[in-house]
Amino acid sequence: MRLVVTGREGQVAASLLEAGQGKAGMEVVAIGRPELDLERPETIIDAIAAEKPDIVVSAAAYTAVDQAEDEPDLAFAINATGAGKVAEAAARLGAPVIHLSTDYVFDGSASHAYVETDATAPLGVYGASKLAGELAVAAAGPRHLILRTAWVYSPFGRNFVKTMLRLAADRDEISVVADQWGNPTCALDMADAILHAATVLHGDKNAGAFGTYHLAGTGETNWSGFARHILDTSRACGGAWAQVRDIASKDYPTKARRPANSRLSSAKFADVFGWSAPDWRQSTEAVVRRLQGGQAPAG
Ligand SMILES: NC(=O)C1=CN([C@@H]2O[C@H](COP(=O)(O)OP(=O)(O)OC[C@H]3O[C@@H](n4cnc5c(N)ncnc54)[C@H](OP(=O)(O)O)[C@@H]3O)[C@@H](O)[C@H]2O)C=CC1
Ligand SMILES: Cc1cn([C@H]2C[C@H](O)[C@@H](COP(=O)(O)OP(=O)(O)O[C@H]3O[C@@H](C)C(=O)[C@@H](O)[C@H]3O)O2)c(=O)[nH]c1=O
Ligand SMILES: [Mg+2]
Repeated sequence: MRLVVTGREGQVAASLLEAGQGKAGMEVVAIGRPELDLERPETIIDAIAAEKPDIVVSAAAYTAVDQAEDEPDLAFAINATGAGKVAEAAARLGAPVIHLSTDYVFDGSASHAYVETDATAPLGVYGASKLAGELAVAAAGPRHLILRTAWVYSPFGRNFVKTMLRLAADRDEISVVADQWGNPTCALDMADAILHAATVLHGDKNAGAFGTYHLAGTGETNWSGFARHILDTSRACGGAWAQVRDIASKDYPTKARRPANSRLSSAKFADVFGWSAPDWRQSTEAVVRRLQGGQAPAG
């Protein structure tokens, strides 16, 4: 099966390229700028058709949450119009599309872990543009899987794990918000889930499985708890460490508001696809160790 993923160096694309290498019968190809430029919709159909996908994974996106507040037109062009065109390209080629979306489509006011039928109400431009992207993907054809994930980290690209390790290298203390709750998700686990889902969907063996799903790391924490686990693991491997100080969101002003609770229930995906993510702590430890050159934690 030939899987074509958008975005070459993105966390999920890079993870899919790596995961695909070890899988017999699975070929993963990544496409990106300049051939495929989501800002230039006229590039999209040809760039995807040229790669002859059996399945398309739509992972490229505008992901700068604060910057999006200043560039709403660009965020919508990429995350809504561009995503819709990617799905249209897949539909024209008769290939299903697996499109990635975000927990930031929710406002965080619920007291439970969000399920797929909960009402969306994004707090910022990024979340609104991703929600518009979901609608555009769904409008392009029925053979889509929309996977809402959250708090993605990996050895690749930019992410919170790398930021904490970098800050710890030259600070004794890092202040981190403790009043936003969610599910840290390893992009390598997402890649595993996506390859699994692609196999389940291939050849329309399970056409009833198309639709929208939440898919995130197992277990929940807040950003401060996530930071503490990253740095404690780092210290155990002989790497940098800093004290993490709990603060409130109001003491960490940002352009975009973030949801206080964007925990996702991944139960529907587990039921339908028979796959669930490892505990976030376990995957975090693996990524921190890998970023530090693979040392085992000091005993
Ligand atoms: N990161 C996170 O915490 C979360 C991400 N998601 C969603 O998951 C998906 C994957 O995220 P992640 O891998 O972290 O993303 P990254 O930010 O790591 O990568 C985004 C990718 O999109 C590409 N891209 C950006 N603009 C364009 C464009 N105009 N044309 C073509 N490619 C473009 C980038 O290309 P280049 O390398 O050239 O810059 C990059 O490869 C996204 O849809 C995101 O919204 C959902 C929840 C959490
Ligand atoms: C660097 C830093 C961040 N923070 C806060 C800011 C924010 O509330 C939280 C996380 O910071 P980030 O900038 O990594 O978060 P953010 O960019 O909001 O991450 C989001 O990205 C998009 C793409 C998604 O789809 C979401 O699921 C989510 O992962 O931690 C601190 O409190 N202290 C710090 O030193
Ligand atoms: Mg960020």
